Amino acid sequence: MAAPAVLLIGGLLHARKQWEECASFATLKEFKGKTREEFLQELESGTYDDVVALYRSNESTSLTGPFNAEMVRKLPKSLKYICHNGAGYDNIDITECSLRGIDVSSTPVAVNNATADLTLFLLLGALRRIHHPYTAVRASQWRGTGFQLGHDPQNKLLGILGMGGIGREVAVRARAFGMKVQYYNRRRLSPELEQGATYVSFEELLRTSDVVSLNLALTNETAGIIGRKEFEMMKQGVIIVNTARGKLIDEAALVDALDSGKVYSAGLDVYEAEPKIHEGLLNNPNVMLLPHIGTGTVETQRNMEILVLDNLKSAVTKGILLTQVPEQLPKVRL
Ligand SMILES: O=CC(=O)O
Repeated sequence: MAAPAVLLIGGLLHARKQWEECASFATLKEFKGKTREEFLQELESGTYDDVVALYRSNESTSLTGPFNAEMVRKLPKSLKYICHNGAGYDNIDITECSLRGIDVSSTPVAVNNATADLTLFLLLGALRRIHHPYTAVRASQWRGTGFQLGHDPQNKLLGILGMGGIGREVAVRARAFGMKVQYYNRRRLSPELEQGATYVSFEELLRTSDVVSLNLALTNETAGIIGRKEFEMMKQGVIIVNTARGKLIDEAALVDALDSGKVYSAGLDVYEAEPKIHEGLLNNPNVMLLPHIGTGTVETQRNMEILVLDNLKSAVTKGILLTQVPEQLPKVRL
């Protein structure tokens, strides 16, 4: 019997050797095109009709577009596994995959440290309103005009929205900076995982936190979770940090809240319509902006690629994904 085929979509920066080693159990195929049209043509031509598992990533969405319902319906009948590189997988229609009998894995855990590090970087930068002096010194203006003192993290109350792996690592780091930590999550965590963080309602978190950090997944339920109503409930001078997904926040509402002074400053790595950024954020010196680089370290990118390939190998050789997305785990399987 011919070996099953596996498909790589988008490049590999660190684990090319491990990908090539997959030839010991599967025929290797690669999509080398640059557009959704080219990918759809390959699907239609039957090139991938023997593919049982594929590797894709958040980055490769720029080549194929999202794996929305339309795309998932066109995937080969042979396909049983999508091994996705990314902690977030909002560009894959999981419901449609489940209906088609396709299991999907993502890369939790591997992303936690780098994303939490960057969250603290933005949190500290926002507390100091660092953008102004940071850009002034580069423009040979030393501190620039109107330099203002920032704020310390010590004794500030950090509210973490979404206490998964990343949220918990943010808590560890925030505590090291003397912050008190409270969180809201769909479910309360066990005391071992809480590590002293206080579980509060969504509303209490909004009303009482000095800093609100978004560390939750983007789903139909969480899209726009922070909008005008939520900003109104927050403390005057609150700080917002988002390293999760831009669509969790109504960006126009954030701009207005910054302009009115309700929000003192924000540290953002993600945006509603990436790579486009709202003018009101781009032009606001109280906002620290980064271009979605939360997992952008050599070590983390390598670990993510290897985890995807470990999933792919386990799926093809044992029929088991190692880090299947929670929506598809037995309790909630559609
Ligand atoms: O945004 C990064 C990821 O989802 O891994």
